[in-house]
Amino acid sequence: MKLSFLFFGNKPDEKWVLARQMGITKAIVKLAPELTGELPPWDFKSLEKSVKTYQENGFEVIGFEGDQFDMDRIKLGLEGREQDLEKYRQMLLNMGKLGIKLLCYNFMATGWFRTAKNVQERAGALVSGFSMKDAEQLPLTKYGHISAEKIWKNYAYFLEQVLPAAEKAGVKMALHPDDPPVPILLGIGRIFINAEATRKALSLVDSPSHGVTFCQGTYTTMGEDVKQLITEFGEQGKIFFVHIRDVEGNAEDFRETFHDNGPTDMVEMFKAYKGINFDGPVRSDHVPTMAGETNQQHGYEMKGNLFGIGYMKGIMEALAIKEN
Ligand SMILES: O=C(O)C(=O)C[C@H](O)[C@H](O)CO
Repeated sequence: MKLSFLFFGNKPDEKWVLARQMGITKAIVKLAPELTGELPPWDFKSLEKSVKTYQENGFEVIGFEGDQFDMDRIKLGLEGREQDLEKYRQMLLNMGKLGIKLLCYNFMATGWFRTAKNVQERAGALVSGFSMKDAEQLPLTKYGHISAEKIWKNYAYFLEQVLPAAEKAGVKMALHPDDPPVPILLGIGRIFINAEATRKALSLVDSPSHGVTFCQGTYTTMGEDVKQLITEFGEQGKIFFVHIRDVEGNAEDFRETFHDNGPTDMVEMFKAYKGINFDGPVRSDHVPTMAGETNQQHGYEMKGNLFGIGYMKGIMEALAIKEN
């Protein structure tokens, strides 16, 4: 397994130092313009500059995660999507040129979404939560109602348009499921809400560049048999990236937990990754905000990561899972 860390933007800060101090050298990055103040990575120079900054600070950029520029027109099938798809293909080719082989993407029009950001976990640590009842009280987005059928069509078109470029660039595109996995949110259909939908996505195109981000927490929220899915997708060689976190509850009503304080038997999950000889990147996903932290970037404060990553490293060592 490759232990990695998700960085937002391209400016070195304390998180970069702490990641290195934990022994992490593989960076997954989000380089959207609102984070960097620069052009998105469809611009080669801008990407090259960011990669160099990471190198100078001891990191190899091995992947991207999240929307690197506004993806609404692509996801919602709006006027202008052809220009955006062209930029997306350019971004893939740039990644290939710089040896960045992983792209964790999602097809959530409303992004990963929570109705609460300060739910109490152990000893007052703060986690995020979701309640469908609360979400139903919220206004629609400016796009109004859009059906899940329409999103499926847009997704199929997206794959057809970008996968050839991903193959050419040698980039693995790893689909992140919808978090929360509910069929509709703020009036817009959500499609990757259970394992069946992931199977359908995988069946749309047969390509070595088409696979999944196995976001354990989201599959747990779905109520799926997570261990069985690791084996099923893993044996097909379709797990390109793994996210580790845990949740209490179900898709309509849940809250996050510390890595060691949820219903999942993490040791069993790591045994399953070992069983499929998973040697790709893994990262600690959302973590609780701990004492002394601001909760400004909920899920991504640092003390919870120090705990979560240490916890993951301990399991890996106990199971003799090699870091590569
Ligand atoms: O919602 C989840 O489970 C995620 O891991 C989503 C990530 O937080 C998102 O990609 C970060 O930009």
